[in-house]
Amino acid sequence: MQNLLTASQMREADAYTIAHEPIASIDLMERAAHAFIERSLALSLIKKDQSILICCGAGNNGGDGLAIARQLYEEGFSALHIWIIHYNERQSADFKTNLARIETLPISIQSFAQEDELPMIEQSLIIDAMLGSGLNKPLSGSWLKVVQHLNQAKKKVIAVDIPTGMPADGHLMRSMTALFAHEVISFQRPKINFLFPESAYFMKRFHVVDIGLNEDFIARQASDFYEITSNDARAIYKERRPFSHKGTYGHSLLIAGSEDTMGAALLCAEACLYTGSGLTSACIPKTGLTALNTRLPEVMAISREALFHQPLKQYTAMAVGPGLGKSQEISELMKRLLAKPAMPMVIDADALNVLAENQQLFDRLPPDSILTPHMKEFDRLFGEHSYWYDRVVKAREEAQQRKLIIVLKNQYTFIALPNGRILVNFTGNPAMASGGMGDALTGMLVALLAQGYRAEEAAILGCYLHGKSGDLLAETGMAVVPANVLIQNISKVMGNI
Ligand SMILES: NC(=O)C1=CN([C@@H]2O[C@H](COP(=O)(O)OP(=O)(O)OC[C@H]3O[C@@H](n4cnc5c(N)ncnc54)[C@H](O)[C@@H]3O)[C@@H](O)[C@H]2O)[C@@H](O)CC1
Ligand SMILES: Nc1ncnc2c1ncn2[C@@H]1O[C@H](COP(=O)(O)OP(=O)(O)O)[C@@H](O)[C@H]1O
Ligand SMILES: [K+]
Repeated sequence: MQNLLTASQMREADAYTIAHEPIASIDLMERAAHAFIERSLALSLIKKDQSILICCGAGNNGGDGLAIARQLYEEGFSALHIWIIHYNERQSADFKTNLARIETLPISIQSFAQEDELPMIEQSLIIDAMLGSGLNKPLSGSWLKVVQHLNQAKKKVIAVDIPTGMPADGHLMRSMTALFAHEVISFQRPKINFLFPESAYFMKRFHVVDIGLNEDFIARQASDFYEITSNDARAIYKERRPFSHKGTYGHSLLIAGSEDTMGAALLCAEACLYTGSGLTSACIPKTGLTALNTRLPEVMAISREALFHQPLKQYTAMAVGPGLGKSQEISELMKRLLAKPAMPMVIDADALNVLAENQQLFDRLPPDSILTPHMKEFDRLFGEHSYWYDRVVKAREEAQQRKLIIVLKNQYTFIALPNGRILVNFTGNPAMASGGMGDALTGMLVALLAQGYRAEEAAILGCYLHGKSGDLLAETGMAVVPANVLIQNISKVMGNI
């Protein structure tokens, strides 16, 4: 697990590294510039014969820009042009050093003061090194104008560390102006704001490069956000054991589907199967029986009427919600289920809506139950939110107070834990943005609970595997990954973990 830092913590990490390691601040900047170029080349974002405009401020982000320009020149890039935006009086020491280093080279440099008119942009690519994580207020005045001028040029932009004008943490508002970056190469850790959907107003993609800041110091910083890594998933995952049998891996009960949305129950059950539940039973409407038996012969069916006429304790874990629909009958069913719940639970979709309308049921959820709302379901449960940042903070509060695990789904899914931590899942991609994906996730989570993973482990591993399965399929060239295709891939992803 890697903690994510705020901009001010990152500055402290920078200062600590310089104070405690044999590296000077100017050399750290040199390393950052090198890492920026190395990654840009590896991703084919820049080419030697390309005309490149490097826009620099006069702080350390600008210093990075100058170091990048000089190193590109040394690499044989010949069509480089530099703008120095001199709107702020202060120049950082490392900016000054880099300016002195580049002034002797045959690279054209233009400086702009507040009142200077900005020329047309002829270059095909802009490297944005004007303002970085030092931003302390929204852009205004001349800064706003330069960014608008660059945006209007509609050139491809690669931002150094963060797009100029975009705050690294805190509220992201559409009304803020920043230089829109197609790619961002960020240092050491992603900025927290990259993870919220509102970041799409300011940037398309980000990449993170290691610049060798002191990781021990970073690890000691208190953080609200932790990135789930492949190592975390690997550490949690347990291989199937010798002599194990279906009884070893638990019995999942799914309560899902309605006449019109039986597909949700099928996807959930299929994902449960492929994630390794020893036995899977689906409580579905009678109308869905033929579909279930035809498509998933491994899964057992129970009618809604029979559910409470049998001992629920034969099941190890339960998922309720996918495709249930909204009706009085479903509300009643939820109330009965939660009368004396005795097993780990995943609550999704329509079951979340029942909770939203019957908030007293929250108190009956067993501790560590996993709730898997998407944004709209979340707001129905806990109130409207205008900003994702606030929504995530609310998820943390609710998870802590109610001792639940809240899996707030999105491109970066936020897993809020009862201990107040927010874990962020980085796997997954837009090819997965289609109906049924959440049903698949629910099936995966209940399967992991049934196999004896603790709820926190199930949430981490389930989200990781779900996204990873989608990522590997997207990497094969699939522009769209339907849920049922993703599901078929899960067991392979687990096998290769
Ligand atoms: N670990 C790190 O933190 C490292 C940081 N480096 C670079 O340093 C950058 C941060 O540098 P700085 O702290 O010098 O800050 P910036 O270069 O981002 O900003 C410089 C100046 O802009 C001013 N400013 C902030 N918001 C403004 C606004 N809205 N309008 C007008 N002026 C505004 C600030 O007062 C500051 O003087 C990072 O983004 C990164 O590029 C790298 O050199 C290497 C290591
Ligand atoms: N752009 C994306 N990147 C990564 N994951 C995505 C993306 N779009 C959707 N997903 C994942 O797909 C699932 C969608 O869940 P949900 O909206 O409940 O779907 P449904 O109700 O159709 O089953 C979530 O787990 C989400 O993280
Ligand atoms: K920048």
